[in-house]
Amino acid sequence: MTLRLDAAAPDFEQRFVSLLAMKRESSHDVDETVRGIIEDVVARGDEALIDYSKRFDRIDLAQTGIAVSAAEVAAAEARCSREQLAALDLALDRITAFHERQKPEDLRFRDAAGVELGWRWSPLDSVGLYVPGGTAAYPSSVLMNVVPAKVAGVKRIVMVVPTPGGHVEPLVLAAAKRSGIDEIYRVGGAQAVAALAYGTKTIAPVVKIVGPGNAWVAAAKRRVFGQVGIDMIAGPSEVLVLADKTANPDWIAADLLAQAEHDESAQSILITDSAEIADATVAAVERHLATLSRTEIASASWRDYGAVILVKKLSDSLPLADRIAAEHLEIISEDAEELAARVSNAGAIFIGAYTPEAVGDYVGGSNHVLPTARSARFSSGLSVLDFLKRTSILKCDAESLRAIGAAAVTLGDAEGLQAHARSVSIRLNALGA
Ligand SMILES: NC(=O)c1ccc[n+]([C@@H]2O[C@H](COP(=O)([O-])OP(=O)(O)OC[C@H]3O[C@@H](n4cnc5c(N)ncnc54)[C@H](O)[C@@H]3O)[C@@H](O)[C@H]2O)c1
Ligand SMILES: N[C@H](CO)Cc1c[nH]c[nH+]1
Ligand SMILES: [Zn+2]
Repeated sequence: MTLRLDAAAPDFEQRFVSLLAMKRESSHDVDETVRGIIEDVVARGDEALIDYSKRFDRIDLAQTGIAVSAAEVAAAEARCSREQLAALDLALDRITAFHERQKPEDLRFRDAAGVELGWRWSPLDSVGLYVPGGTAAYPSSVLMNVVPAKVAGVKRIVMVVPTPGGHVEPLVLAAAKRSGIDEIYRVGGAQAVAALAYGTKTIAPVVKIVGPGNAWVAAAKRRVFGQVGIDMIAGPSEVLVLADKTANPDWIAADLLAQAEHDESAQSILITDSAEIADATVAAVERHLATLSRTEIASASWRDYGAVILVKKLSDSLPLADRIAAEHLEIISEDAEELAARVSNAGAIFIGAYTPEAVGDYVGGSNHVLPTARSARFSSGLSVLDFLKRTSILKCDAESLRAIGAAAVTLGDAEGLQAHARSVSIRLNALGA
C-alpha cells in the first residue's frame, strides 16, 4: 500500500523519518554480492566477465566476444528508423549546446605580493561510461554520458552496456556511433564496473567511471572509488512532485509513474496542499497502471516506495523537499518559480505544468544522470566538470618570495617540518632577506 502521510498528524515526523530511511539500494546483501564480484573480476579478469554475464544476462561472451565490433554498430544503426535517428540527433544537438556552456575558463593573475597564481583545466585521460540495460534500453543515457566527456576533450571514451539474452537495442549502438564512441563492451552490472576500474585482458582500465545504473551498479561504483574516480551515486530513479490545486491529477500520476517504471526500487512522491488532488492522483495512478507495459515494475515501486504527503500550504513542503533531496523535483503550482528558488537540495528542478520530468530525460538538454538516494544534498548532476581536472599554478620571483616567504618559514617551524622551512629560508638567505 502506498504510504499516505499528513503533516498535521502527531506521528508525522517519525513516519517521515522512516520514509527517508527506506533502504532502496544499498542493502547489505547487494553490497556483499558486489564485493565478491569485484574480487573475482580482479582475480580472473575476462573469465569472470564471461561467467557473470552468463548468470545475470544470459549471454555467452565466449561465443559473441566481449567487444562490440564496428560492423555490428553500423548494422544496428541501419536497423533504426529515420524517425528514431532524427529524435536522437535532436537530443544530441540540444544536449551538446547545453554542455558547451559549462566549459570553465583557465585563469592566471598576479596578486598584490607579486605572486603569479591561477589554475588550468585539462581533460581526464580515459573514462568508462556505464549505460544501463538490464530491464530497459537507454540510448538517451549514452548521449547524457558521452556529450560532457567529448566537450571536455577526453580522448579515450569506453562504453559498457549489458545485453540481456544477447540483445542490445539498436538505438543504443546508433547513439554511440553518432556521438563518437568507438570502444564498446557488452558487459553490465558490478562486473563491468570492476573491469573498467581494474582492467582485464580485453578491457584496459580507465581513470573514472560515470553513469547511472541499478543497485548493483551503484554499489560497485561506491566500492571502486579510490581506485578510480566516480561521478556520483546515480542509482534507481526518483521523482518528487509538489503540486497545488491547479495541477492536473492525471498528469501528476503519469509523471510519478514515469520514474516508477524504471525500477522496482525507484521512488515517486507527491506532496500537495490539496486533499482532493492527493485522492485524485492516487486514483489516477491506478488507472494509468492498468495500461502500462511495465506495470509490474511500476506497481511494485509505487506500492513499496511511493508516498503521498498532505501539507497545510504548499510552501510547507519546501523543508521536506530539502530533506528528501530528490533526484528530480517537479513543481506544479501558481507559485512554481518562487517555490523553486527556495529549494536547495534537488538534482534537477522542473518548473510548471508543462515541464514533465521526461522532457529532461530526453530532449531538454540538461543532463539526466543525477544524484539519487538523497545525495543531491552534496552532489550535482553529470557535467563537463566531471571530465576535467583543475591544476593549480604558482610562480614566485625573487621579489614575491621575499614578500611572503618568511611566513612560510614560520608555519613550517610551527608544524615541526624543518625541511619545509629550510627549502624557503635557503632561498631567502641567498636573497639576503
Ligand atoms: N539516476 C540516474 O541518473 C539514472 C538514469 C537512468 C537510469 N537510472 C536507473 O538505472 C537503472 C537501470 O537498471 P537496469 O536493471 O535496467 O540496468 P543496469 O544496467 O543498471 O543493471 C543490469 C545489471 O545488473 C546486474 N544484476 C541484476 N540482478 C543482479 C543480481 N541479482 N545480482 C548481481 N547483479 C545483478 C546484472 O549484472 C545486469 O547486467 C534503474 O534503476 C534506473 O532507475 C538512473
Ligand atoms: N529518469 C532517468 C534518470 O533517473 C533517465 C531516463 C532515461 N530514459 C528515461 N529516463
Ligand atoms: Zn526516466
